[in-house]
Amino acid sequence: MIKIYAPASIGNVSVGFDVLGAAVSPIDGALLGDCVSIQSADRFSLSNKGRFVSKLPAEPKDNIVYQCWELFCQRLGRELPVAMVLEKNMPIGSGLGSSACSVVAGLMALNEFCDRPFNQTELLGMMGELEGRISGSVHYDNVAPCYLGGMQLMLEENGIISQSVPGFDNWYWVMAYPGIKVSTAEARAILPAQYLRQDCIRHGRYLAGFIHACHTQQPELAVKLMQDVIAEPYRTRLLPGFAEARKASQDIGALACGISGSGPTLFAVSDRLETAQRLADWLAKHYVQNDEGFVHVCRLDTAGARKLD
Ligand SMILES: Nc1ncnc2c1ncn2[C@@H]1O[C@H](COP(=O)(O)OP(=O)(O)OP(=O)(O)O)[C@@H](O)[C@H]1O
Ligand SMILES: N[C@@H](CCO)C(=O)O
Repeated sequence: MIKIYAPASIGNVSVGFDVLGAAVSPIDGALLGDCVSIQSADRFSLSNKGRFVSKLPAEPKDNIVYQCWELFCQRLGRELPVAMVLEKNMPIGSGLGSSACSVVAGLMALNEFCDRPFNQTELLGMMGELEGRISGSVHYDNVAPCYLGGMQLMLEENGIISQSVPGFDNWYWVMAYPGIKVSTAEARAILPAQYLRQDCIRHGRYLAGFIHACHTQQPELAVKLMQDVIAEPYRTRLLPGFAEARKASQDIGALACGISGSGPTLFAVSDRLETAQRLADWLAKHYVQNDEGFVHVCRLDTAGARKLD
């Protein structure tokens, strides 16, 4: 049997709408992500378990892991008789790249099971296609970091989908999921169709500057540039308590704070464990709304999706 774990990810990282993403893992060793196991069988089956199993679509064929199997078989040119099990540990509509976790774990499990008939780029292309079915348009900023690890910049040119960007090794990423759902498709639909020229210029400066700051390892510059003029100003109204939590995070000493993906998860960055812990405590008390919510102090997950023993 092969079992694949695929980690949570932060789409956009504030500054790179649809083109920048980061994989994260809790520092306490908890597995914040989905797992898919696969073994040979007489015929195809998919079963589901895990904390958020009840939130999966009622129709089995609507489960994105079923669609992973279907697409993989289509591309392979034959039907694979395998038994797959999805461990749905990630809340759906959380901003933590929940569907990406399932897609990445599902496709990687299939590819490993078949001794890797598809290379990394081909597999990532399939991951983007499936993610696009869910949110309405192809964007790789969750699947790429989830699959490849670290911080990933989408290039989509010259046969390259994504390349990694160096992060800051001493940064903690505090992830606070309030326990409510925000649909990615809806959070995309409320964005303007057109932007002012001044916002386009600021967006270009922030993203280019942030990538430059990462490559030249200038953390103070990087945090100043982690600003979102594309989505956050419009999405804040979908996120109860976000503005207050952002302000409190800044007061506590966060270097940066933003919406993870399309929300409602909030991320806050600190280079000190003690501050990260204080941020986590405040967010657990004030941003989390119910028993399904949680807060984790994380680091960048540089390994990405991987086999578990
Ligand atoms: N295995 C799966 N995991 C997650 N969502 C799934 C899965 N299979 C099907 N879906 C459907 O995909 C949609 C996912 O919604 P959405 O993109 O808003 O969530 P998400 O992937 O958690 O978002 P985000 O990327 O912000 O974390 C839901 O309609 C859900 O029912
Ligand atoms: N870039 C996507 C990420 C969704 O998780 C968005 O913000 O809509």
